[in-house]
Amino acid sequence: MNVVDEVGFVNGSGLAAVGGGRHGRHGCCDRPRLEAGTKGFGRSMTVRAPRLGVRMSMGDELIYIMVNGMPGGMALETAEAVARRHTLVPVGLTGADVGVTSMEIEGNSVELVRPDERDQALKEVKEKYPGVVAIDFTHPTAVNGNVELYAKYGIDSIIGTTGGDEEAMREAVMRSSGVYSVIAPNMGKQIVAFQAMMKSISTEFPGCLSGYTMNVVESHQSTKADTSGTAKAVINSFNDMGVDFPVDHVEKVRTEAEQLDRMGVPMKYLKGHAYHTYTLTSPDGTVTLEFKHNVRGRLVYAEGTVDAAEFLVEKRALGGDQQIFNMIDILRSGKMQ
Ligand SMILES: NC(=O)C1=CN([C@@H]2O[C@H](COP(=O)(O)OP(=O)(O)OC[C@H]3O[C@@H](n4cnc5c(N)ncnc54)[C@H](OP(=O)(O)O)[C@@H]3O)[C@@H](O)[C@H]2O)C=CC1
Ligand SMILES: O=C(O)C1=N[C@H](C(=O)O)C[C@H](O)C1
Repeated sequence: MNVVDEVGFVNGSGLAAVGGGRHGRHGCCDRPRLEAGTKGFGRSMTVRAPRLGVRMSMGDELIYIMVNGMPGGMALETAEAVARRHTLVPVGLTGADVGVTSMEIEGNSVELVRPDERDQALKEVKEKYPGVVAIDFTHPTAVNGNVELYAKYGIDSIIGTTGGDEEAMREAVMRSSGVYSVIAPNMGKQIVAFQAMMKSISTEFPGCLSGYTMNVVESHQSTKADTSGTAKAVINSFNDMGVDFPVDHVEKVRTEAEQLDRMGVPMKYLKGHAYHTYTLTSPDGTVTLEFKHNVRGRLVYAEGTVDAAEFLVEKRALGGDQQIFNMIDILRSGKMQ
């Protein structure tokens, strides 16, 4: 269902991307242009005011969701999931060097806003889309600044971007009372369950792997800037079980040849995969434990992210004191599909 069309936002604005393409590491083409008579968001695009009370809601009703980080892989996949399930806000934050000005998502046009205009754009999004939830799949260098602005304008957020300063994000959210956020390195239900399992073992049996050595190998698309945030979270649990493993000992596989030949990643998923193997060995070498979680593509994270947005809207409506959640909270709530 094209929910944006149904409400009339995009059609109402008359926004239509024409031509264009990507440049830089996203591939190169002409910049898209807006059709004559349309105006850009954050400058003077006309976006019809939402019908208050119609879309902002809990349960089965639709939520306004802004997706930031397009044309990156995670933001694109998530925007598609949002368009299938809720109302995609026709504006999203992008990087400074991105060569497109808008994206078509399931028939909806989304205007991309660069960092120098993000402050004004977020202010306007908050005014025009009450109850909006922002989803962030951007870059480790961008996410903390974005979180500061979400908090400044009272925008609730789902932060999937890894590699930022999580403590600073938490502080930014906590400074604004009444602002809620989910911050988590992994939104995939089954991977979150694995994380929860490891955390729970570490709590119930602290020191159970005392003296064991560990080897961690993770493979992601070559553009990934940081070490897997999921691996870092799982390693914390192993360390609580008595393993002494510094996060900077994680082996990162980022070259496609090695991903194909050594890791067994199918060609189709070289641009989007997350393979993790943790191997633990007893002090005398007689016992080996191996844990593996391999994800191809990004659908599982995108759907989990939308589950998180629904969870957050419910929490906000209840108005509780807890402002920051992780995906284990959402898994526990039963809200993950
Ligand atoms: N929590 C989870 O479940 C998951 C988290 N992730 C995390 O999400 C993040 C994004 O992943 P992925 O999509 O693969 O990465 P990509 O590099 O494909 O996409 C990131 C996008 O963000 C853009 N960007 C850069 N700076 C800004 C900015 N200031 N504001 C808005 N956008 C910006 C980039 O533009 P440009 O290319 O020009 O730099 C790019 O288009 C990573 O941190 C990754 O680890 C990924 C998968 C699952
Ligand atoms: O960049 C990715 O792709 C992923 N990032 C997250 C992480 O760093 O843990 C989640 C998953 O590994 C995919």
